[in-house]
Amino acid sequence: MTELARIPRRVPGRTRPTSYSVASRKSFTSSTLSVAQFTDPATQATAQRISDLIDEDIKREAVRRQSERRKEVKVMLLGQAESGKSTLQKQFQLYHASHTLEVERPSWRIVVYANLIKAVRTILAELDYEFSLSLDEYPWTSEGSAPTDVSAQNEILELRRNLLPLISLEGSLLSELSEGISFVGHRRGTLFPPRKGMFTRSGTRPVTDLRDSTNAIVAVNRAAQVLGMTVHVIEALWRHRSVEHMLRARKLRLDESGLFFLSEVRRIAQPDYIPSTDDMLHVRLQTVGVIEHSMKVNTVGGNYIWRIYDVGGTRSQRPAWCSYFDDVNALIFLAPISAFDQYLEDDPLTNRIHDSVELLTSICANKLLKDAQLILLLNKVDILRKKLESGVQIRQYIVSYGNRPNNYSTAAEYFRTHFLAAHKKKDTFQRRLYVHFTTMLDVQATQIIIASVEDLIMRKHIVQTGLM
Ligand SMILES: Nc1nc2c(ncn2[C@@H]2O[C@H](COP(=O)(O)OP(=O)(O)OP(=O)(O)O)[C@@H](O)[C@H]2O)c(=O)[nH]1
Ligand SMILES: [Mg+2]
Repeated sequence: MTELARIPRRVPGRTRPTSYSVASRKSFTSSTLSVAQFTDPATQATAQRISDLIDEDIKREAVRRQSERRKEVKVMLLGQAESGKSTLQKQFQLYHASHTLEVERPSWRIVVYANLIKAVRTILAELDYEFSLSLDEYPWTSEGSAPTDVSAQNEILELRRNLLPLISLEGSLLSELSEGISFVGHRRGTLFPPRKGMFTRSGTRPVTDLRDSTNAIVAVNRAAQVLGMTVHVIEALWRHRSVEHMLRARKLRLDESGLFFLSEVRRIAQPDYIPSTDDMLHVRLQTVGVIEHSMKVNTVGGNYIWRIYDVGGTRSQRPAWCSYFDDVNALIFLAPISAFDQYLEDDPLTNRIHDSVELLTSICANKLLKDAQLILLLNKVDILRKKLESGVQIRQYIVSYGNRPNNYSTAAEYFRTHFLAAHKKKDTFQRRLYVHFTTMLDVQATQIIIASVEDLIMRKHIVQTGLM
């Protein structure tokens, strides 16, 4: 079975009540139990009573459903893979249900360890490639000669030998994260397939499922132990002149999460390590499927249940999104504008900005979503700033950028205009598109944006439901 085939068409527990639906009532009265078809007055009276009871039930059900809808807000987080949807979901959780994040904290260790080991493995693989280049092939730079001499190679060989016990644990951590089934190796992320209990109303957190798994506990404890023994080796690798050269001169880029965890390895390797909020926001765990997270939101007009849908963003998963488009109040679309020099993992010819624009326009044109509010978050602003400061030229990747200055303010305005223009062209429902620049790892700034976005969504929701 393919991954997509396993994605439920609808969220269990979210289907409309069917016992006395209008559709079933119609068929009931017209064919089975039309009161007029009984000639005996006593039977007719009984049939009339039953029919009246059904009518009352239908009315009650409609009122119940309407008041439920008044108190429910459905929000979808959309965007390409690695745009920051799950990170935003955690920020929502932090804002409204920080106690649940507290409970989850220890469970995130497994992902932190897996991300860290993957970063180490990636560095070693890149060094392999580096050392395999002949002198003619080596990209000589103004930085001077490459430290790929025999002594550097021998030092790396020794570090690698010492790191093997740690690297060999990656498989068992990943297997626990994917429940040992259908794990698909992925270059950039840890793959997380849908599992039982993910689609719950209570907003069950996937990693917390692992709390009671003996195998997961064993794998995490083993990783913690080996990490404690190898932390100095990781640091030596990270500081090694060949690695330093590779990152600087060849501008090799590791995952953002990998870089962060490598720089924090000493803290992470402590025996009593518990992930900090920052760590939980930095982890990379690829979502597969659609995950519903529910939280109570106390806002203008009382208490509401917010149902936030976090989706997997790879191309192959996008067709599954539309099963969830019914009754959506708002869409929060994330576009990582730092990705102007990157291409899709599952389509290496498509620039990631181009993909984001196309995806947004197809969502704007979707009739099922015509009543949904649209919010666009131009995300990963921190990385965009760093890239521009280090001299990466936008026009090399996006020709239409032309000769504009390669600085942050010009680039940010260019991307904003670009997305707004695409929306204006395709949104036949003439909705307003609300735009914010975000760095999803910045808690304080993101919480301010969440408050403003919520206010916007709630105001429209109250107006809409007031008219119902
Ligand atoms: N530096 C930086 N990193 C970010 C930002 N937003 C998200 N990230 C990181 O980017 C990586 C991917 O973020 P996710 O939230 O997992 O992305 P996603 O959209 O859920 O991806 P899929 O589940 O594959 O669709 C994670 O390691 C995040 O910590 C940001 O604004 N700045
Ligand atoms: Mg995700």
